[in-house]
Amino acid sequence: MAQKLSVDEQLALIKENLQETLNQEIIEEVLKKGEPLKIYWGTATTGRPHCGYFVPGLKLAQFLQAGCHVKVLLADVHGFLDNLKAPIELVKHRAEYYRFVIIALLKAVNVPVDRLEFVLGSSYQLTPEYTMDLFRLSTVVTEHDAKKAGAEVVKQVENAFLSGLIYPLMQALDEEYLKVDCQFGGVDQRKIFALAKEVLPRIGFKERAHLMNPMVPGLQGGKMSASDPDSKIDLLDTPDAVRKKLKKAVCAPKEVEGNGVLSFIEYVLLPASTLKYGTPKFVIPRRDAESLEYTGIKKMQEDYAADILKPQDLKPAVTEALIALLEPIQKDFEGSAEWKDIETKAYPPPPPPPKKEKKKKDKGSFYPKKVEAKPDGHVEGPDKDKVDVGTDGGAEAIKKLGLEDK
Ligand SMILES: N[C@@H](Cc1ccc(O)cc1)C(=O)O
Repeated sequence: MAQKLSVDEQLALIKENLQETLNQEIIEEVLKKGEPLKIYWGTATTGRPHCGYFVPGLKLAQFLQAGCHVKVLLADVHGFLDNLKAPIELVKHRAEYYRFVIIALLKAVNVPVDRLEFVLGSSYQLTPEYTMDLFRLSTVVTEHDAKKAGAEVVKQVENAFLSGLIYPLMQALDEEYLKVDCQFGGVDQRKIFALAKEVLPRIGFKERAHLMNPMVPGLQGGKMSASDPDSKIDLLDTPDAVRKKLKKAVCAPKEVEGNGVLSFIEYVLLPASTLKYGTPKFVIPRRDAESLEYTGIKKMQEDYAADILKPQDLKPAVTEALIALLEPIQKDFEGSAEWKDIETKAYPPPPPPPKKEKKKKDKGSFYPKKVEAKPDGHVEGPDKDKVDVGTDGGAEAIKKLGLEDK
């Protein structure tokens, strides 16, 4: 950092674009002491990280800029608990893949990644101490509360598995084990954050602050889902694939609310521009008029609502900005044999579908195939009354039965 920021400046950076903060006084206390705020963000390592990851990524960048000490928890055990039946080895490979992706993604927006600390969940969550603390926590949290806490995060199935109840308890305990002042996540984590705040003191640990970013609509409209390849843009998607997917993006004229394309500018492209050039700036070339230049989302939303800024100009501008954002990530991937190797281990291609045995066509023969005539011509089996006459039209059988015309 070139010059030390004031407490207010730090707080403003930390809270920019966030929806909600719990226990802000904890944050202020630390900052006032002139200490770096210790903060972590956890991600369960399951599906491939997609462009939606730029949103928390940009927040991590701002935390670093505000002088925070930032940890990223690659929550492989949580991935295991929530991905019923995925083997832990696979989930660990995915954690390794996530590490490559997150580093490349942050580098792409000029974040000093050497100041980030990555922690693998299984590196401490399987120790006897952690296990005993988890057991202790399980004696002070009811099934009802654990279930409620995970409702928006843990896969909801009828007849819930115990893993879904353990998950929020572990996420609460992580705050203690990662020795942080604050946990950051999407507002979908709110119920787990509230549980952590309430139950950690019950086993003698202190409560933390919580920072939440809003759920940003996906670029293609609707919720981004890591398991549906068409619902999100993969960080390794080629420019052509990005163009194709963005063409399909929902971007209704004049509609600002829930517009994923505008949200991407607000939560990713503008903060990224601030990080890179010191000021937020986004230029939109237009087909039939002069380019529009914006330095903030407000004016952009107003122009969009007034149909001054139109989808047919907005979409291509965002598409090209996104392709440019992805380029350095993809270059890093191309240049790293290690990353490529871990990608195949983390997301092995699905086995080819079993070959269907070609059914032999039944030519509709009158005579059943499996029934054979005995030497005397009589037939045993399900179809006793039929005689296999072979291919000679029955001559052989007739002969055997002594029925030939004399
Ligand atoms: N619940 C987070 C992952 C997570 C796991 C453990 C934590 O300690 C923190 C976060 C998610 O939905 O991805």
